[in-house]
Amino acid sequence: MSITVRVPAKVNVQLAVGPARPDGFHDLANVFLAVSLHDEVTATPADELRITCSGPDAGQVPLDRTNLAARAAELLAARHGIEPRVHLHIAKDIPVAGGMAGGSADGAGALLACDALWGTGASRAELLDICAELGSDVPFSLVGGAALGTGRGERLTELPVGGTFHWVFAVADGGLSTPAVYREFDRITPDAPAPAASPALLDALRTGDATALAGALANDLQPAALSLRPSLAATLEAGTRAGALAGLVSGSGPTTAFLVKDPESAESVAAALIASGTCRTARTAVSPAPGATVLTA
Ligand SMILES: C[C@](O)(CO)[C@H](O)COP(=O)(O)OP(=O)(O)OC[C@H]1O[C@@H](n2ccc(N)nc2=O)[C@H](O)[C@@H]1O
Ligand SMILES: Nc1ncnc2c1ncn2[C@@H]1O[C@H](COP(=O)(O)OP(=O)(O)OP(=O)(O)O)[C@@H](O)[C@H]1O
Repeated sequence: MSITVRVPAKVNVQLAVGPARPDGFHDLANVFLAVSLHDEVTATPADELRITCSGPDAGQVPLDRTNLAARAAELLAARHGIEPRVHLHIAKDIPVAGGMAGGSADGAGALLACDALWGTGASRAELLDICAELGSDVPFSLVGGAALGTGRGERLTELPVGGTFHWVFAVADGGLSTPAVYREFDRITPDAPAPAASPALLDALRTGDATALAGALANDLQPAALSLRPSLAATLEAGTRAGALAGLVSGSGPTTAFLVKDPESAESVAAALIASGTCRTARTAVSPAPGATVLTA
């Protein structure tokens, strides 16, 4: 028997970042939105923990115990006093090291798949607790939809979304290291104020108003990502010139996200981005998308 779980990528429609804390993390007001690019994690009984991965970027994914899917299986097994005897296959469609929480998605997916396969019956609270141990973005991969993340982003309050938003994601060549982007933020932002969610942005989400959301998109990590990867400015310009309502760096980058008004605009902006030569490829998606979901039982 196998269990397959489908997990969405995310875009941060607001990422407000405070100063570095004593533990090295940053307090955030992190408004997550799940988007319809997905990884699928399939758990199958095996003699020992094994990870495989397929998809165009599979070569960049670690297959050892550092993979967040492996860590999720180990943490769940340890809590329940069992051995993590499972083969986890990741069908990867989320850009790797792209600021779209691909590794986090696989962690949340593996956790849900192993819980179903092993019948561990972990409560939602226990699953969220393990997710937070795996990484700051992982709880949101489990929950999906839209949510405000506070603390280091792991403490979630679900948010209402009043419509469908259309996106284009420009995938860059190569990744950016999340810790390096936060370090660059610290270097160029010596007096970061305490982070707070924007009421205008939360209103735009609640009413499903794409134009209002476009005006409120904000990512405090964008100057740091641009400083480390100046070529992203040309991608942002190409997307907005092609008719996007607005563009921003997704999380720690280097993927750039463009909010567009409808599916037709998504297709034309994606084509223009590819033609501009300022990105490796462009993908269209909608939001919100559901969180980690078991597909087969
Ligand atoms: C940029 C975002 O993707 C926005 O959602 C997240 O803040 C990053 O979340 P993540 O990849 O799950 O990050 P973690 O695995 O928890 O932490 C990786 C590293 O990112 C930095 N980090 C992460 C989250 C946070 N609130 N402050 C940080 O400074 C730290 O250097 C940390 O060592
Ligand atoms: N299952 C996984 N899939 C992809 N990368 C993984 C995975 N597990 C661990 N990693 C490691 O994590 C690094 C970051 O990959 P990931 O795709 O999660 O980045 P990201 O989307 O920028 O993350 P975030 O948006 O949460 O900061 C990779 O370079 C890789 O070494």
